[in-house]
Amino acid sequence: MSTAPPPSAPHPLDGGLGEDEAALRLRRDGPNELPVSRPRGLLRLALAVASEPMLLLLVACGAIYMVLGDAHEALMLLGFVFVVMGISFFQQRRSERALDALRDLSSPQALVLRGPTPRRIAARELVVGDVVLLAEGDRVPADMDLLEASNLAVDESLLTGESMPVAKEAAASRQATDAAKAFSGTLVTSGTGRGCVTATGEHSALGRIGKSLAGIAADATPIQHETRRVVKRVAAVGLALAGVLALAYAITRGDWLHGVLAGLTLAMAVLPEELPVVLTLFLGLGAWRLTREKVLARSIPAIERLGATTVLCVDKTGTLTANRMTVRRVWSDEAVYDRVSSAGQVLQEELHGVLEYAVLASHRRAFDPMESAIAFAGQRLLAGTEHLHADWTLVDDYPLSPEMLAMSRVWQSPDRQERLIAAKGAPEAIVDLCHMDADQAAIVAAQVRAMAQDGLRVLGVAQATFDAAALPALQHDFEFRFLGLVGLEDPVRPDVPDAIAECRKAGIRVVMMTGDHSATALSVARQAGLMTDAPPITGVELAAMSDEDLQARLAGAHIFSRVQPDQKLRLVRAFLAHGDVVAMTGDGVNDAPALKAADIGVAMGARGTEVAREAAALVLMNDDFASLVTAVRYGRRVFANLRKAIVFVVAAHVPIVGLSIVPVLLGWPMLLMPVHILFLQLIIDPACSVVFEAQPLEADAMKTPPRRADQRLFDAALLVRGLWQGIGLLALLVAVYAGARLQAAPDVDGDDVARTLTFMVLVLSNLALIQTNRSWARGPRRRDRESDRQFAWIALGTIALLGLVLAVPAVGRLFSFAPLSPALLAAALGVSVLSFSWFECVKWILLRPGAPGGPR
Ligand SMILES: Nc1ncnc2c1ncn2[C@@H]1O[C@H](COP(=O)(O)OP(=O)(O)OP(=O)(O)O)[C@@H](O)[C@H]1O
Ligand SMILES: [Cu+]
Repeated sequence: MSTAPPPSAPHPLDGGLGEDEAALRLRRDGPNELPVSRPRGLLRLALAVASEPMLLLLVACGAIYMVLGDAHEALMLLGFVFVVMGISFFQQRRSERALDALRDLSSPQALVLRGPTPRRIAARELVVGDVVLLAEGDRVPADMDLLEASNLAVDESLLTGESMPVAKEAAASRQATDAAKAFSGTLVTSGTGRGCVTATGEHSALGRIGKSLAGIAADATPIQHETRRVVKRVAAVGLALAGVLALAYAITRGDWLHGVLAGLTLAMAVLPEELPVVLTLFLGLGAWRLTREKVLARSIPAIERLGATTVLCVDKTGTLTANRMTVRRVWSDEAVYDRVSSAGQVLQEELHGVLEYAVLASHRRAFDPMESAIAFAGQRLLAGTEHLHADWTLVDDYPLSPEMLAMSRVWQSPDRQERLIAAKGAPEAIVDLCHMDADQAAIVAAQVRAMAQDGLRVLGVAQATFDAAALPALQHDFEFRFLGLVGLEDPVRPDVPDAIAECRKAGIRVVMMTGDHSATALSVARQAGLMTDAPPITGVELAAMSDEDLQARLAGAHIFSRVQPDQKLRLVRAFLAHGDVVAMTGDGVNDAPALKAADIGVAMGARGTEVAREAAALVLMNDDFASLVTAVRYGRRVFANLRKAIVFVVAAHVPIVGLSIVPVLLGWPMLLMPVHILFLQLIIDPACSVVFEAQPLEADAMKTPPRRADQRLFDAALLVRGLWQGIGLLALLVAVYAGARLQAAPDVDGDDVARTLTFMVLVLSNLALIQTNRSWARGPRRRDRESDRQFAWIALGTIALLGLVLAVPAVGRLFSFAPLSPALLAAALGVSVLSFSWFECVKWILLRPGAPGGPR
């Protein structure tokens, strides 16, 4: 493939390509993406399947049957090999599909001009010649020549290794230098720009060096590590037991082949085959369920940590509030205008200048809702006056920075010599720029407090003129004159108070971290239902605190105001050091480090920057705080259901392991053969875990505090619960087997009848075991359509399979079964009901307050 760039397009100055032309080019040049290497071929899958221990055990058993001359059994086991492979394949495909879907949802976007208004499209659809808008926090989606750049700086470390942002400017001529180009994959750290795409996909600078951006991580989660450890240990113990059993059999009965077979059967019974499967399935399906709630999980480990969240750090604008700003009040020391109380009146003459300069200090094509609101108010309240200046040209601008919360724009009017500078920003910053005396500053501060207490976000507005040719480097070097204040209203989202109340009941602390003024923060906090007993801690106070002081203040603090992004990082670290599990929302470029540091970084899908989304583990696709609480609920549910499934797995294994050992010890004929264990282990049990996955959260689960961060998935409580249920069932089954053998006529197939009866009870009890463990709560189980239906299907399927084995003699022979009389069938049913009562008893006993293995 040639690396020469495709024929370059003329640079359209605006408008960009038409849709038809773009579609044509997309077909010609291919999508704007790098080929991903996915070594997931059949070979790999086959290898993965072939190395599964269950398969090896199967093959070994098959070989022994061959040697024994039982071709039927050998063939049947071979059949099961395909079942195992089929299940593996199906599982892998299912989880990969889920991951692919998540990848698609989190793929990068680009703001492109194809027609009069910018449109957001998937970056993979970009073509050469497209005109793309860039803003702070974007990943540059393709190589492009810059047509326009304003304070644009780009982090090119991905390409060059150089971590300092590089300043960019618009191309002066067609021969663009690197300073007038933006490269695919680099990061816009500040400013805005407009570029014309020159190369996409493999032709881009990024494509040529063959790097690709990290996608969704499918890393193993801590729980998966824990599970692997447990499975390994159990398998080791199982193998040792199997060896001992084989030896015992061989020595006591002098039959080596059957001894090894008994050992292998036990190994199969012990192997917790379904655990890893259950885990992958639960986490993967958990992520999938979350997407239906408009929450995208970019990292699977986040799903399991969500339920343990103890502290939720939220920003204010757009998370707690709707980010729908309107100008509510305009103030100068001569007049006040209030949108509500002055409704219907015209804006007083004294306030015209304030609004005029607020508009001049905003971008013409505003991205920021605050600036849109100011522009809108200007259009409405200044219409027909001489204060709107469509004919002025922008000379330069000074952006907002963490050190100076104000921005200025420098304008040239066609009929004036000197340039006019408009500034707006945090009132403190504007007062500072205006070099006010103390009395004046106090008057302004009092007014700011009054407006902020009404929940308004307050901006100061100032004006300056400038004659000299060269503009100064700092905003401070202008002679600013204070004009007045603008108060913006941003309503609290209607569902936020309920969501926060739910967090409180669930023992989760909600902490607000905002760049806004303390009084505004406090007022919004009150409306949202946050704890407001302690005064906010400001960024300035924070900077003066040592880490120890901070730890001491942390417990009582719920609002942090005027904090800078790096202070958010410090706060997150402080909570983590305190032992909290921290979820944090953020949307700006500067939030990325804190989002990464938090246990669960949360970005907004629509409002957040690309960078924030990349750094986050969760993306709220509808920007809705309430769905974050939903996500926490799902996190708790996944963990709770995993524990239920594990208890079931433990309880289901005890009887099959026991029934593999007991007959050998007592000198009885072997009860369970490999085929019986496979029937349970490979078909019934995995299907059953699907039911647990779909269980709804217990009614009171969001009214109890989060689980401890260090709580293990497998703990003594689970073991106790599972063992009690399992041992009871085992005792019952041994009694059934012994009784049936005693009862049966000592002739031909008395053993087979006993085996049939015992197996039937075992299978039915497995169903009872599920029904019991579906809910561990006091009182009747919550009805839930989805899991009820699934349980019904699986119970029907199981009973049908059982019926097949019992009723069709050819199949029955493979299981060494004999037909059961109606009386015995009824007896089997009766005993199964008995085992169900036992499971329920265990559940009630464990519900006692303080009992080990209680619901949590
Ligand atoms: N476009 C702007 N023009 C002027 N001043 C601004 C602008 N954007 C922000 N500011 C000032 O900077 C302050 C901090 O803004 P910033 O956007 O950093 O807050 P934030 O941390 O995102 O707040 P929140 O927690 O409410 O989302 C604002 O209170 C405001 O005074
Ligand atoms: Cu006027």
